[in-house]
Amino acid sequence: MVEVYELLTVVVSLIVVKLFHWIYQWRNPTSNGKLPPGSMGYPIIGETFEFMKPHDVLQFPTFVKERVLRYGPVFRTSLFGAKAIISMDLEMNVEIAKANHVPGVTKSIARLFGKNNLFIQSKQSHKHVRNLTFQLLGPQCLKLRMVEEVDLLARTYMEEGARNGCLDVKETSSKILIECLAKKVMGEMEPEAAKELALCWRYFPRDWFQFSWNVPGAGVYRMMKARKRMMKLIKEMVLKKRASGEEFGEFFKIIFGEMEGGAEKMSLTKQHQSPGILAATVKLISDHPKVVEELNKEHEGIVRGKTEKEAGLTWEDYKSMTFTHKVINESLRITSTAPTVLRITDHDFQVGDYTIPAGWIFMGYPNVHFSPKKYDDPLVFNPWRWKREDLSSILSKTYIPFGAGSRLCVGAEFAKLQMAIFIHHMFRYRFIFITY
Ligand code: HEM
Repeated sequence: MVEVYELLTVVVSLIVVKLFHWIYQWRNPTSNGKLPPGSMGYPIIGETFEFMKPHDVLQFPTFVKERVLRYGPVFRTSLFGAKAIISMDLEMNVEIAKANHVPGVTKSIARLFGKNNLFIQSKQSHKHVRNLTFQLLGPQCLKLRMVEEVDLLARTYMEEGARNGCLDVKETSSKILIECLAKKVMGEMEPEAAKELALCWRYFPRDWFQFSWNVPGAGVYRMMKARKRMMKLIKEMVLKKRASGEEFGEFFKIIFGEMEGGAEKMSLTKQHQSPGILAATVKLISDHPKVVEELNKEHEGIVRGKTEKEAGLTWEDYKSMTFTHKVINESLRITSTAPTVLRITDHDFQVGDYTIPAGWIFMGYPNVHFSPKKYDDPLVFNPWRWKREDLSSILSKTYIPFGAGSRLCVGAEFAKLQMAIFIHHMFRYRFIFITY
């Protein structure tokens, strides 16, 4: 009996020692060089709950601001079970963006977009799929086809909203995005199927970081269900179209055929930022009467310039929206309060004094957007600060809302086009903005 008791004591002591050792290692991670300062928080959950505390969308999270004051512009932490480096340092962000290839998504997000997703896979296939995607979203295609399609969708939804007396900006933007892209791939769709696809889209992540727990009630569980439903819908549409000999969209072959992998590999709709940014832009506009006045002038001018009152927008109209482009640039600058460079470092990476170990998530915030040295009164929404020559750029030394390097957003031009056309149609009506 005494022996059993002694054995039990030894086993429990060993477990306790192992546990303490593990906690010690968790709190004091090592690297082949010097790690940035910071705290890893509690085991597994790290500092996730502090990170997730609500904050003003037009400001960096309080969590980040507090730690920058405590540790400086680069610090380490642990979020959603992953070890992470947070950086407010533009040079470091750009260096990592250029040198590191693997996108910084937690397991849940990687799983959500499918393990075969070509945006997450090898460097070679990623490059290939990026080139193909540019055929769909690059300026040439926007000019030839997308202006007309986005214009028609925005016009239709805006008219519907006007008839109902209200319009949900985020939802409408999601619908336009998904319908437009899905149509390019699938060809004409039944309105019900299009509606259902847009509904599934609502469950997709607003943030890149989530816990990977796929249990009922968790966000990931709802996303996985929506993804399954979406894939089922797409597969059903493919089968139906094949059976009836109906035309697919012009990009069906590119997305499905070339990759010989079927629906699992479709990944164009990885990004989910534009609806939120469009809603924030509408709010910023409506809070600034002088901006409203200037936009009114610009869009009235475009409508007045048309010989036929209901004629659609053209690429030339879009390009002529100088002030609208300034508003969009300024809105993207001021709403960039989430990381825009997200990577998992694929090798130990030396930047300045620090070594970022392989496998850590790197989150680069665009602090430069709020630097008084680069922008006068950076917290003020001032579209007039943009010069005509800045307007077509989606990346510069002081402007990185769409990221940088090998993962620079492929939908940037499309997102800007969608925002401009939405704003144009909004100004055909009188409106008030209500937040709820
Ligand atoms: C205002 C709206 C948008 C913003 C602010 C935005 C921003 C970003 C950012 C910050 C990245 C990551 C870049 C990096 O880590 O260096 C990204 C990547 C990406 N975005 Fe966007 N995005 C927007 C709209 C869109 C749209 C509408 C689409 C698709 C139609 C899209 C498709 C993508 C894709 C596929 C990637 C991954 C590119 C790759 O891994 O090579 N984005 N976006």
